[in-house]
Amino acid sequence: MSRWECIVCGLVYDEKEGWPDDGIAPGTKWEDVPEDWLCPDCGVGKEDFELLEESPIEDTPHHEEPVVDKVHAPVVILGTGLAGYGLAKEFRKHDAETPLILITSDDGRSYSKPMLSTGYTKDMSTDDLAQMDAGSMGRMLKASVWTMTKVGEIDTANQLIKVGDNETAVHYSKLVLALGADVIRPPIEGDGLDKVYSINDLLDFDDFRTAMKKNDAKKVCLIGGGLIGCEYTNDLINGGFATETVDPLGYCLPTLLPEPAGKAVQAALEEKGAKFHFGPLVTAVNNADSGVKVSLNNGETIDADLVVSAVGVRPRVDLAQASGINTNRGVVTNRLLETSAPNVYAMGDCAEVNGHVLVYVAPLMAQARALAKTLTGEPTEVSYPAMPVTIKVPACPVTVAPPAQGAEGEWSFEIDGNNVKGEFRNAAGDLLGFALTGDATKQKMALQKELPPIMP
Ligand SMILES: Cc1cc2nc3c(=O)[nH]c(=O)nc-3n(C[C@H](O)[C@H](O)[C@H](O)COP(=O)(O)OP(=O)(O)OC[C@H]3O[C@@H](n4cnc5c(N)ncnc54)[C@H](O)[C@@H]3O)c2cc1C
Repeated sequence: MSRWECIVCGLVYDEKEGWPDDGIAPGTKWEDVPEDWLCPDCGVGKEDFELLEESPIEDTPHHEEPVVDKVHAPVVILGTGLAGYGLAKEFRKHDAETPLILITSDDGRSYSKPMLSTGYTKDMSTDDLAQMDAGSMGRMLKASVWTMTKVGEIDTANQLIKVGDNETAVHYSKLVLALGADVIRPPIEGDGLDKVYSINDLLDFDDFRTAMKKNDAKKVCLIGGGLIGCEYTNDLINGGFATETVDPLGYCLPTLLPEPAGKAVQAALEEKGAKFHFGPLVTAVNNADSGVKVSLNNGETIDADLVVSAVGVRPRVDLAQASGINTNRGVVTNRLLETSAPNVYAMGDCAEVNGHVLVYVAPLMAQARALAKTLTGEPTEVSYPAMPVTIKVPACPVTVAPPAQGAEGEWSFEIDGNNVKGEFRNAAGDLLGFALTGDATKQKMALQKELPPIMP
């Protein structure tokens, strides 16, 4: 099976999927697609499609010749997540020519990270989730994408980075750190730690899915009942697995939701069969005759086949720190996304922008649009409107716009079963945040209009 790409708009025809909307059945070979078929997106004919080689996923580093001419040095983006690729797409809208290099320590496939926690619900494999490989992304972006390549050092004075073995040096005119966030690993003991998975990227997802099959897993213990933990709990239940979720706080999504809303999510998931242990910490994971035994600090144990750890993420700041760039909770930037080093910028999950660390998609897209302009000669500060977060718990949909830290006000609630409308208002009656579950999520648009921007 091969894939063909429209050279005008980038739409991909995949023989495996066909184009059922136009009556072309899955499995239809390209040569059997009617000659008068037109690109559904831009209307060009078959002759404007090119064979897209399915370049194999690279498992060895590949480097190109170092660029040594600093005057004509490329723009370099570190990271090919939604932030790195998102910025590259925006950049190309303003500048089609400047050489662009993207460097990533993974295989460079483009994918939507939020979809990782919907894999069972939507019956999607790793390959289904991967939208394009690094080669196709490079062609689309007119960029060079270096995969499986770790950047070890940034020499900010000479504007160069050292990659891989630290012997390849690349000059940059502008450098963007879009390095994402690392999962936090809770301190857990035991001989079963190789059965504890964190699913924070496509490769993690693939490892986890492989382990689920290999272990013929029926039951998963989740550490963490926050956004990621609850999404995976619901997804595993939808996949037909049993779950037990442990969180030291008192209810679902405790750091994002006020109690009545969190309890509604908990009740809805319990109705679907999820089990929760609120209060204790996981202290050990040990191998058992079959699967693992998970020990809690209240003396209880949980039997499971595998464990998913979902206790949160921390911006990746190591590279910036080691290179003398200011870091705090994230890589510190101003609203132009400039770091403390000249011509070095940061965005996405790794960045702390004007004091805000927001590890969500909407902020990074706002950053990508602003930074693309800045990099192409129109300095543009990033602004954040109100950006409610939708949490993918189909058992009880959730939309939340948490009030800013330290905001003064009070929550009030309308509760009807698992449908909760929570509003956080100040003494003057201004809406500063909201939490909606179940049917109440339909009121998101109306409430969002009332919210103040996060960063005007
Ligand atoms: C399961 C899950 C569900 C989510 N759901 C939602 C949701 O519903 N809504 C929402 O808004 N957000 C959601 N998020 C958060 C959202 O997905 C992230 O905010 C976003 O994807 C971060 O993108 P990023 O590009 O900053 O980081 P990443 O996607 O992590 O990309 C980081 C890149 O940097 C590279 N890299 C790291 N270190 C190096 C190095 N030293 N050298 C070279 N390259 C390096 C990595 O290989 C990678 O390419 C979810 C996250 C998860 C895990």
